[in-house]
Amino acid sequence: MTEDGMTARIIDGKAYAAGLRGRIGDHVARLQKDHGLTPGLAVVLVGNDPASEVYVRNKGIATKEVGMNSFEFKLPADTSEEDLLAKVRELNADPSVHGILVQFPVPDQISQQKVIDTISPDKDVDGLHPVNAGRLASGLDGLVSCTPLGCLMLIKDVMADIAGKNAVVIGRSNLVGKPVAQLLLKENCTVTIAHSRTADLAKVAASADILVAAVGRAKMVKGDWVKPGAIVIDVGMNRIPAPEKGEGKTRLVGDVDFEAAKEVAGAITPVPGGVGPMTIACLLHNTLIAACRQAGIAAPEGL
Ligand SMILES: Nc1nc2c(c(=O)[nH]1)N[C@@H](CN(C=O)c1ccc(C(=O)N[C@@H](CCC(=O)O)C(=O)O)cc1)CN2
Ligand SMILES: [Mg+2]
Repeated sequence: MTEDGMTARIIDGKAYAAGLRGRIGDHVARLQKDHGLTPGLAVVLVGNDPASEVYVRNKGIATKEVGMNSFEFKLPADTSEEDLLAKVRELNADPSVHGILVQFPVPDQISQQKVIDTISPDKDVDGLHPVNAGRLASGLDGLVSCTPLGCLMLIKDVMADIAGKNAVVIGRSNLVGKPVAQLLLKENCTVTIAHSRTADLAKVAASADILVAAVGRAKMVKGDWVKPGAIVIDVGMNRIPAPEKGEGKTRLVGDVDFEAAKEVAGAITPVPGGVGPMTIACLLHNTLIAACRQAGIAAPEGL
């Protein structure tokens, strides 16, 4: 609850992402004017998963909107691992490509980890390569994965200085949980990483000034798991049946019971419209940073 006893501030990730894309667009225009450099992002989609097709299309549109070059590659669902890795190596060597992203999930015959390992760490705008994970853990400049970076930006928009706060991250994936925890540690939070084997998870969660839920289980975090006034960041994107919308229809919910938690939290992200839109904006952010570094130009800070 906010100080005046009202329900939580609803953190508008869609609006924040739009503002961030605007600032990125300004930097891209300046890069072109001052250095003749146009950042380029290559996105590779294997197969025709409908959700992935939408995300890839949206990435292409957003990339062009900020003035970057977008290179899209659609490979058939039966593409071999070696052929995909060969495509990645070709993009690693292409100087007009500053960022590379292979859309996940990839078909079963392809190892996601091998794909991640093959992308040049300097072009790894998803921030998933072990070198970038290591750089983050070591406090070195690297590329930070997009969803965690988006979470941190939203948290810092609510509270600029979070040093000394108790942060609890529920979930320990390489994609979200671990990098979010590292980012919060870098901001001098006291960080707990909780997970499915954590004893008395509800009590641990209720100790958090900042609670990040990234478990992938619909509405798992209940209202009484939230400390009054806490910042709650919901990374979950779970499709559940929605018979009220018609037979066979679904709706998207997070890992947090939003209706209950918003009565207790100080600020909370909705699903949809919270963390999700930040992912693509942060991808553009990372492509801009990667392009500057590859060209030996000072990368913008604190966008
Ligand atoms: N290589 C990657 N693959 C995937 C990633 C990723 O970051 N890198 N993330 C997801 C998919 N994704 C981007 O690729 C993505 C997912 C969701 C959203 C988003 O804006 N969600 C909306 C709701 C959308 C809906 O209604 O279905 C929201 O939360 O408001 C953006 C990007 C998996 N693959
Ligand atoms: Mg969201």
